[in-house]
Amino acid sequence: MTAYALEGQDAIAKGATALSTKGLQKAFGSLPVARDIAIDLPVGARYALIGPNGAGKTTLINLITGLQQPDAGAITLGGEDITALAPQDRVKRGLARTFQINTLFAGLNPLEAVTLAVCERRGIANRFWQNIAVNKDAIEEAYGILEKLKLGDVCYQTTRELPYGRQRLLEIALALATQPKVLLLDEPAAGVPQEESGDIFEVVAGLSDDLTVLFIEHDMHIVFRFATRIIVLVAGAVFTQGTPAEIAADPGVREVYLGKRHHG
Ligand SMILES: Nc1ncnc2c1ncn2[C@@H]1O[C@H](COP(=O)(O)OP(=O)(O)OP(=O)(O)O)[C@@H](O)[C@H]1O
Repeated sequence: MTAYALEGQDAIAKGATALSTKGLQKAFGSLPVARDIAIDLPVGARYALIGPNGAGKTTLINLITGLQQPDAGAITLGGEDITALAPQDRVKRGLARTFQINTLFAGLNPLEAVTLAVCERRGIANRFWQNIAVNKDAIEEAYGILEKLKLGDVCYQTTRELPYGRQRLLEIALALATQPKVLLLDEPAAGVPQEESGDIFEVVAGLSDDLTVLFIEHDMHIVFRFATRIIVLVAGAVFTQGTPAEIAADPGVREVYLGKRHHG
C-alpha cells in the first residue's frame, strides 16, 4: 500500500466528495420540508445554501448532523453511510456545526473554552480542571485554532465581554476543535453588524483547503462574495445550483427572491 493510500484512509482525498445526500425526505406532519434532496460537496468546498424563509435550510442541516432523522434517503461522509449514526458519532467522524455559546463557555476565556473542547475530543477533559500543566499540548492546539480565527489577541478575555462578532468566531473555533472534515454553518454572522459580517466570512474562507464548508446565509452580498457554488432550496427541494455567476443570471432564482422577497 502506498503512503498516499495510507493517508487516504484517514483523510478525504482531494477532488473527492466530502459529503453527499441522496433522496433525502422529511415531512413535519403533512408539510414536506425535504423533498428528494441530493447534494454533493467536494473536499474544500465553500458552498452556500440559500432560499426563502421556511425553504428547509436549517432542517437540511439538522438532517445532515443527525439532530433530526430523515423519513427516507441517505447521507454519506467521505463515502461512509452515516444516516443511522447519532449526532456525536457523526462529530467523531468529522462532521461539525456551530452552536451558540452556552453560559458555561461565556464565563471562560476563549483559550480555556477551546482547550476544554480539544481535551474533550482527546478524551482527557476530566483532567482539565485538575492540572493544567498536563494539558500543554491541548493548550497549544487551542491557541493555534484561535490564531486561525483571529482570536489570539483576545484569548484571555472573558468570552461574554467580547464583541458579538468575536463570540461568533469563537463558536467556529469550538467546532474546529473537533477536527472536522466538513463544517456546517447556519448563519454564522447572524446578529453581527452588517459591516462586520464580511470579517467572519473572510476568516472562514481562509481556513484549510482540506476543510469543506456549507453555510446558510441570507445576505446575498456575502453569499456572492464568498461562495464558490450556491445551492438554492425552495419549498424543501433543490430548485437549482450553480456558480455565483450562474445563479445571478438565473431568472427563476430572481423570481423566487423578488416574488417572495424577505431578505437582502
Ligand atoms: N420541528 C418542527 N416541527 C414542525 N415544523 C417545523 C419544525 N422545524 C421546522 N418546521 C417547519 O419546516 C419548514 C422549514 O423550516 P426551516 O427552519 O428548515 O426553514 P429555513 O429555510 O431554515 O427558514 P429560515 O430562513 O426562516 O431560517 C418551516 O415551515 C418550519 O415552520
